[in-house]
Amino acid sequence: MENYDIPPVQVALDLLDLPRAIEIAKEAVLGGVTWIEAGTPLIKSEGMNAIRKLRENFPNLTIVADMKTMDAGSTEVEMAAKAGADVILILGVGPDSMIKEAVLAGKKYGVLVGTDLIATYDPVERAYELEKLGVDIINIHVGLDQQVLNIDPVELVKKVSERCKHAKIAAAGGLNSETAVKAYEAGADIIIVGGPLYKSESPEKTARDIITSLKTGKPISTSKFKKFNEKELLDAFKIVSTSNISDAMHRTGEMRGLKPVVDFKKPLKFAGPAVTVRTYAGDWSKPVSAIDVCSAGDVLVIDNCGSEISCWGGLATLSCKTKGIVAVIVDGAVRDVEEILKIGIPVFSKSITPTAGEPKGFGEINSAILCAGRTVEPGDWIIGDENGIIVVPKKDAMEIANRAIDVKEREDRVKEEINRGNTLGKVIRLKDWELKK
Ligand SMILES: O=C([C@H](O)CO)[C@H](O)[C@H](O)COP(=O)(O)O
Repeated sequence: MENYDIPPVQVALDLLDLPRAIEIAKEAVLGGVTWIEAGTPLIKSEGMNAIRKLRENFPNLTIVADMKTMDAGSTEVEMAAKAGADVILILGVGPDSMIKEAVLAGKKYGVLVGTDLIATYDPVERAYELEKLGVDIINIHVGLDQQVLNIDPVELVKKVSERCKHAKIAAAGGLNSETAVKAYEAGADIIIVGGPLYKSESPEKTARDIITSLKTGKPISTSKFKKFNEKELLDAFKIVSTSNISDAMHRTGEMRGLKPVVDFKKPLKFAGPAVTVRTYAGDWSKPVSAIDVCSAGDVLVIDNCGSEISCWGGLATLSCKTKGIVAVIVDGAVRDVEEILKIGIPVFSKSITPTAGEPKGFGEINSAILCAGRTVEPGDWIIGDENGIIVVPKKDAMEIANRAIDVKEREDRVKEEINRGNTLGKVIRLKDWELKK
């Protein structure tokens, strides 16, 4: 293994397909990465062959096997060591008897054993215990399913590096050219980067940026590979399409059966928290009153029981412009299409009719409603574009936004590979990953 004046950067290849992983690793190596990790998904997909092939392709670099071992410590360390790994990562949350066996096997086969602190109850104390059990590396790891909740590892890196004096400290989870240097300053000896490298259109450039940031001590700002917090939801939802969000929500969330009253010559994209209205066939009183309850940036969502009598029209849409409302969704009918198109606020409805109802005043504003097949609570996020409309529950909005961005970033890399002369079926090895039952 090499000597460094900055911590080694380890590319975590969390992909399913070995040829793609090797290609991405080669590009990352051109940018200065020196540790190559067979990520757990790659190991589960390709087995120990992933490690053998990485060793073959990168004979002089450090090969890491992220085994996430929980049991059979000695056997799993032996397997990975014999396949060519220099460093084997196991789970720190596992039993001490497993850790001891893994450490002994590591010494026997001349490899380093690292423990991942993911899901440990008291990570700082467990790190100290693991160090006493003889592990070589402690990995402070915020996993992929934790990062979407906007957790980052830096604070914990600091605490663990103060507590542990012998083991090397690795940091993983959401590190990029902006944050890697913070992890280094907090005490990390090894910087692990997955997504920002394997999702990059240019892993070489991304790796170079990360390494430059470590060398200069200055973060390099990036618009990609970031996680968004509760206050940044609008920015986050504007980056992604409703298709990305649908994938992130496992195909739930879509409103069904609505037709847009929009000018398709202009790009269509809106996102905002819902103000909800429930009323009855053609009764337009509560929908119109709700306009005054809205703040700028809101989306007005109206449950008119799928009525074919209009509860919405041009004057109401114009009032939305005054208030800064970004879209109106009606489970019912609307009218004055020409005016709506001229005003330019997207309106979606089940049907269009010239016939309006009466302002009777039945219903409620800002209660839970059912609209186009989806329950909508006040404050839920409504996102719309040319593909349709998605409802994201308020309580899950940050997680879904971050997951949708991950979907988009993965697609960006696939797009890059197609643009290099490939096809989708080949890039994602479609035949292998069809459902087999
Ligand atoms: O170890 C990882 C995860 O458990 C999947 O195997 C990741 O490599 C690690 O979280 C780093 O990922 P990024 O946040 O994408 O850099």
